[in-house]
Amino acid sequence: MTRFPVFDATLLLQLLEDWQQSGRLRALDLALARFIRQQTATDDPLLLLSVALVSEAAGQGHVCLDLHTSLQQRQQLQQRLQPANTAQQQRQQCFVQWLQGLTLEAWLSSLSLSPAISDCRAAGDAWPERPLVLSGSNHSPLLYLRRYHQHEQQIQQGILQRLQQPLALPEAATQHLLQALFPESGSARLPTDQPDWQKISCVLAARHNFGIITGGPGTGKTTTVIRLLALLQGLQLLQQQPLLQIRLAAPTGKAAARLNASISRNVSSQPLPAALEQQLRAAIPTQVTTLHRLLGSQANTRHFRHHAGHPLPADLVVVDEASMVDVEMMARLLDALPPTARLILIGDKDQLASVEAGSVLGDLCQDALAGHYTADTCDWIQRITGEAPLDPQTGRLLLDEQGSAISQATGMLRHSYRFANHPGIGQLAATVNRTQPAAATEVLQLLESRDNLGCLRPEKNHWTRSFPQPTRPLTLQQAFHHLVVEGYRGYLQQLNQRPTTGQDDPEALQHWAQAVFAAHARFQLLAAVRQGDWGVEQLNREIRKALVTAGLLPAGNQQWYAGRPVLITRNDYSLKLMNGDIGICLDLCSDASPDQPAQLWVAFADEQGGIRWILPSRLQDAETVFAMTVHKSQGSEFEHTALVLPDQPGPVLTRELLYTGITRSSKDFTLVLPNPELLTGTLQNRVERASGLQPLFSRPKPD
Ligand SMILES: Nc1ncnc2c1ncn2[C@@H]1O[C@H](COP(=O)(O)OP(=O)(O)OP(=O)(O)O)[C@@H](O)[C@H]1O
Repeated sequence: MTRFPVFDATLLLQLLEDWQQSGRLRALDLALARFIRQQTATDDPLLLLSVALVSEAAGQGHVCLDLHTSLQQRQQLQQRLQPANTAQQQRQQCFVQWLQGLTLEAWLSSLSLSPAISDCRAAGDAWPERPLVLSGSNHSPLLYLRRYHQHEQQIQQGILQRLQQPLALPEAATQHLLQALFPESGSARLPTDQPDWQKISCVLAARHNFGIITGGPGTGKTTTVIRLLALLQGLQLLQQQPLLQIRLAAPTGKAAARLNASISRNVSSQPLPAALEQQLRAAIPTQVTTLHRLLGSQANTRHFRHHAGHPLPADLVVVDEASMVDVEMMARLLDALPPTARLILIGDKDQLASVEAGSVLGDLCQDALAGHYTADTCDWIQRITGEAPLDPQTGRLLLDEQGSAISQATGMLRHSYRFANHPGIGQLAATVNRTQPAAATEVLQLLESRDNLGCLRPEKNHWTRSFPQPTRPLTLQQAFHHLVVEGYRGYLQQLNQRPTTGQDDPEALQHWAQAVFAAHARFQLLAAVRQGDWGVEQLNREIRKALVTAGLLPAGNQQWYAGRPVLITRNDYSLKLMNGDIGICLDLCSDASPDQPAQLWVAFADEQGGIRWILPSRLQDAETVFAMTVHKSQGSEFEHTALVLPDQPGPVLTRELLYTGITRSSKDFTLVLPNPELLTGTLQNRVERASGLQPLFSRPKPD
């Protein structure tokens, strides 16, 4: 008796074709399965299914395929296709039966024998180089495309090597510098009964060659980093050592520009030890670059100028908005760092993960909330800072003798200073982000009761207090039009303030463009999805129409027009534009008469706050961005953010998406809910990305 019904590789490939034709599998995934069959002449359907699934998983942001979870969810595979004909139905039945009999052990033993797979669970490092890699444990095996496994290995080695030993900081000098750098410690500026987490996080990151400072919006991540840099440079000065060569970077141009502005502001106002003040102020860099530029991206290749063979000249690299860094970029960064260089990651662990595969910061910060500090770490923190890392709820030490090495170098900031004047946003973000999913009614109640929060839903609109209020009750569609017209009115009116000197006065043009960008940053509409009535594409068309009707944009169907905001969707090295950069099309013609032809240029704000002008015809990968996906908005901040959820359920509706959308706002936030029923599911769904980093960097879990 055969163990499985007759279900061979040919039948499996036909099934994958069925999936692909019905849009349930990418052509790329099917092609890879076919390629592997051709290369290995295999007849094993299990291998080919695994190849298609691991390739599909990578496309969905997973670093690997978690075989145990896939097997637990086998029903989803079995129901993937609604058969359209008898042949499909037979294949499907055969597949269901075959999958029914599959066990994890059988799957593992089949894969471990495959010539396409290196089984690196076997002892020793000398596994053959094959297209796929089997890793993880027997209970929780993980299947990788080889390059993702290599990225994880590089990350693991790069971090663990930096965490091996705590550095021996000179205690008296450190305490002396900390006193000057953290003048508010123990003062009324901190919430009562809470330790100074900024000070604790600062010293934890200073104590190792790798450190993480995580925290929600406005919790003082930038402030803490500046103090950390001042501490480290101060120690160098006090010990008569050369100053550290420090580089600051962020994943996108937008995030780099924001950090640039915030660092420059902060460095000049940061209290510094009097005796070292001048030297220290000069020793903290304020120039922030993108990771691509830092590593020396090269046009049309995945390679960077800096790598292990030609490392980056730096003693310390700080990466802000690290939640946006995918597994490949993190591996490349670690590869390019000299082995002795420090790396500090800054970011909000609760934000959406990177667009590309991986959720590196989230994986590294799994234990951050509960601290998990060993007794040695707790003692050291208390001795150096005079602060105790206490659980805010219980008031007990966040002590754990099993705490992982990374926990000893991770600090989480817990108090937001940003929302002191706009508490609604902080409260809403915290409610959405709670360990227990918040109830939709609680979230709606907050949205509809705070001055700086708003909610538009069928038959009920609550507007944020500072927003122009409609004069009559509006349907959801009308309310949405009111929202976008009033939201975008400010920057579109700024277009009329163009200097009359036109291109003869580049400085005046630059100031004008900066004013347009400043006005543009006051409002941004975000959407959860791209397709559908409430998806980015349809919303962009609709918003343009509404703005034309309101007389704020020129009528017509032309692709380029003054006021068109565009988002760059692919790195363009020749134009020095990065995926995620935002430009605004401006008419530079100084003569406002209608018969003058427009002189359209697209303005981009650079990382230093200057303006670069690019001709529209040179922009190949740019799309209108009146509405932007939440993913693309990461690293940006707007005074008033409005988030539109779709009217249909879908896997993208997660708590992380809602949290990320809310925390893009600095002042006002409005939620647009065409289907309020979806709020409950959105609050309950979590982003789960398979990766091998989680078990490596968390405390051992009891069996
Ligand atoms: N210890 C503190 N005492 C008083 N104000 C503080 C403190 N730390 C930070 N702030 C203020 O809070 C605001 C936010 O700080 P900061 O920009 O450092 O936070 P962040 O976490 O980097 O913010 P973002 O979410 O934008 O990345 C700033 O105005 C800063 O001056």
